[in-house]
Amino acid sequence: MRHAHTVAQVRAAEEASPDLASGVLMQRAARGLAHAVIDLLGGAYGRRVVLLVGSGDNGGDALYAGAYLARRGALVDAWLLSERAHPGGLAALRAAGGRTVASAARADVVVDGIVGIGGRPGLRREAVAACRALGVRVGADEHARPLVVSVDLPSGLDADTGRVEGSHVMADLTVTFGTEKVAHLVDPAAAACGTVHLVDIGLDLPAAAVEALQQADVATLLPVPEGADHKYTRGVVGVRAGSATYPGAARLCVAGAASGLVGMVRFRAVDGDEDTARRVVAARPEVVTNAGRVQAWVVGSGGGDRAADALAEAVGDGVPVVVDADALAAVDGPLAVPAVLTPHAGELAQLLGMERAEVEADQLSAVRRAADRFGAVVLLKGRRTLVAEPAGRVRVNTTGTPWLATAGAGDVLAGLIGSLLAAGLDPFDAASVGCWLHGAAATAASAGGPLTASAVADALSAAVRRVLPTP
Ligand SMILES: NC(=O)C1=CN([C@@H]2O[C@H](COP(=O)(O)OP(=O)(O)OC[C@H]3O[C@@H](n4cnc5c(N)ncnc54)[C@H](OP(=O)(O)O)[C@@H]3O)[C@@H](O)[C@H]2O)[C@@H](O)CC1
Ligand SMILES: [K+]
Repeated sequence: MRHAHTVAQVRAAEEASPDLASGVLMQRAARGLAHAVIDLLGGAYGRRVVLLVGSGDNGGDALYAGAYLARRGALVDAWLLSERAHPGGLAALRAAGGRTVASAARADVVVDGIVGIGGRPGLRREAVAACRALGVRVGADEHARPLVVSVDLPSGLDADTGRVEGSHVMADLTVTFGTEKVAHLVDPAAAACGTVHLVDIGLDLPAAAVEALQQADVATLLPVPEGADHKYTRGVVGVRAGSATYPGAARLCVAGAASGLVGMVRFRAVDGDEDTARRVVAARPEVVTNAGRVQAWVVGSGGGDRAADALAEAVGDGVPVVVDADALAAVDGPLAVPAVLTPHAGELAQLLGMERAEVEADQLSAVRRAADRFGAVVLLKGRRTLVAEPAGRVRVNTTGTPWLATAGAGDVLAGLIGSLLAAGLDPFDAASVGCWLHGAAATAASAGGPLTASAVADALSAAVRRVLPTP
């Protein structure tokens, strides 16, 4: 599991550490930072390193790391952006042969120690000027020249929210300490961090504010059949998706549900269209279309306003429900059953009565607000899909590829989450495991190239297999 803590949690853990006062925490941080820079550059000797140094301990980390690199033969210049700079770090850099400069033009790597978790969002004028002089990106529209390594987090980001306010550094690599921060996992801030490398400095931390499942976590959570299981004990998922107008949505949602994680899939079109059902069975003969018990429903796209009736019928069965696409418009308050709502930013904006741009700018608070208001697990789709539950836990999904932004991918995801619910996972686990597997399947199927929703569905079983221990 990856964990992200808030600044207040990190500060409390630092205060409680016996190694804070002696400066040992900072030495661990600086050494980890220096090693990450050496790994990135493939060595230290002869490399040109420019440190951008602000007034706090973030700059101190950069200066101590610079001293370490200088001792290994790097040419290290520190550009001090404030009249104050960490005195111990500065002395160490000078003793190691590093210099202070008031301008710089060329670097193999720029180490961004302008500001860390003690900063306010945005960059000051002199920091922007220094970044521009070195070719460091401070927005999305410029081309970086040197590699940029940010200390703890790209300067100018807000550590705790995932929001972006004002200018900020765009990093290739972010080296953080003790634990990740919310900005490392949650978009749009996470998109500015590049690769995130965590250095353990020995902090004792409480439960995380935000977490991200890793393969080992998914392996533990996956429902695996045992000897005495039969198709009914493994769970039956019911799919209400597609219609005479949108038969494709039915096929894709069923394909997501029928990845082999449940014993059976029952299907009915949102509008009850028999022809859609015949086509689904023609494509997947294992799907049944007669009425019967299910352990979870998926009510999804197709059918427009008929989706409201389909949702009411599903809720009437008293089993957990995945509410996707057209069915989301029928949700105006908490449902009578455990539910997973799967909106994209536009749909979440409608659910909350906000603008889409507001949701995209502050994804974490929007998804938390929706989970609280609807008393349900809410999954906000995006590059970094967020899953929130009413009690406050949040997971971020880190699998997937930009090629996954394709029509029908959401239908596959809804079906997959429904199958995990029917197999017995609770809504929070079903939603977060579902989007992890969906992203992993997409990455494998894409192999760096174009992708269709059908290809994602076809790759699901193999994605599940890769997670399971080898028999
Ligand atoms: N404690 C420990 O043991 C460890 C700490 N660690 C490290 O310490 C870092 C936190 O250090 P910190 O608390 O000194 O805050 P930090 O982020 O360096 O700067 C705050 C100062 O910057 C200024 N400033 C504010 N906003 C600004 C802006 N937008 N743009 C520019 N400047 C701005 C403002 O000062 P001002 O200039 O306004 O007087 C403020 O006082 C943390 O991220 C990690 O790297 C690691 O070594 C692990 C062990
Ligand atoms: K920084």
